[in-house]
Amino acid sequence: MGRGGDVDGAAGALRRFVREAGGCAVVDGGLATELEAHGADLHDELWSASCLVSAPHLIRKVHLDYLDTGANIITSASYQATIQGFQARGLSRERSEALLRRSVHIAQEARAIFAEGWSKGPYANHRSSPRRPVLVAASIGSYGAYLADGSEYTGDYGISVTKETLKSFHRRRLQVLADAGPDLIAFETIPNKLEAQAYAELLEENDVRIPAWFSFTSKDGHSAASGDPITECAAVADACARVGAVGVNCTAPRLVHGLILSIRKVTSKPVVVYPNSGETYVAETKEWVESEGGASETDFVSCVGKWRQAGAALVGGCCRTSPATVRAISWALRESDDAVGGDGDRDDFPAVAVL
Ligand code: MET
Ligand SMILES: [Zn+2]
Repeated sequence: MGRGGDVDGAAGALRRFVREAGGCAVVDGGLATELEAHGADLHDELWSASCLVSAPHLIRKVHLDYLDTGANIITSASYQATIQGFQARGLSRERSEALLRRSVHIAQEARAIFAEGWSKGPYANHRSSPRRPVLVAASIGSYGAYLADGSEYTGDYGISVTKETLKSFHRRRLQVLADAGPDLIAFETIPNKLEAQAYAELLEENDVRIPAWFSFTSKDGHSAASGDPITECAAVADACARVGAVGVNCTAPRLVHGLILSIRKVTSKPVVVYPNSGETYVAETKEWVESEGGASETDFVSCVGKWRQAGAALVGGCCRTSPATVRAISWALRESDDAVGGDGDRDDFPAVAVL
């Protein structure tokens, strides 16, 4: 995996990684949520990306907290970091691109610190932790995330936004992040098929050789947020050899099981799921509010075994989840693997190259 990897083998590379991780890989939890929990004020159009300027040490700490609690994949703080967004704040193009690169380097630094055993969290002394494979994913939030109007949860970009608009918006950002040397590119919170098509074309045109995943948002369990059937969205990911995994994030936990089953109808690529807490985001106030019938974090973790059995290969959390959620997911996966006679105890897994 990583730079220069075999393009046709993106799904194969992810599958191998999942195997090395013990049959199901643990994705980290909400980054922005945890930055806020440490006192960062994210009531800002740049959201978590504002910390790249003001508090890189905090980002590194949050990555370490997720590594300490069992994450195999940590996601960079670039979700809402865009050249256009930084420039609107008066930053130069060079500085904006340096901040994008910094997001990946902070995550890589955290991984190196974790590997050296500097981190003294609850997982640090676990005998499997030095051998735990860890990948750094560069996050690319959707166009809606840049708009900061909540449209990543509606998919409604208006008729003036075409595939070409989306491609030119994301092109340079994707290249800068890919050149920073992450192991994966995580296209997150994709609300419609159009943006998935734009990403797939960009990966080809820019000859990006780092495996990607496409992760959609859904509000109804059948479609992406825009109403495009999730099967059609996942089929776009399936058709792109550079995409190694496909799934959903920042979606209510109660919808995830059905979405996994639908996605698996159209692809045999690994399925990634990292739902939010089930609360709803209100763009006007930039706050999360309780949804009717929303699941609590406890319910969420109790679903992990079911998601695994439905075919999820990478499981984590998104907004309003924490290192405690990731620790619980990690243990729940271990138990469910034992229960279904999966790949067994992670402690028995061979050493891998990443750490
Ligand atoms: N990786 C991003 C984060 O956790 C995803 C946000 S979804 C709105 O901050
Ligand atoms: Zn989220």
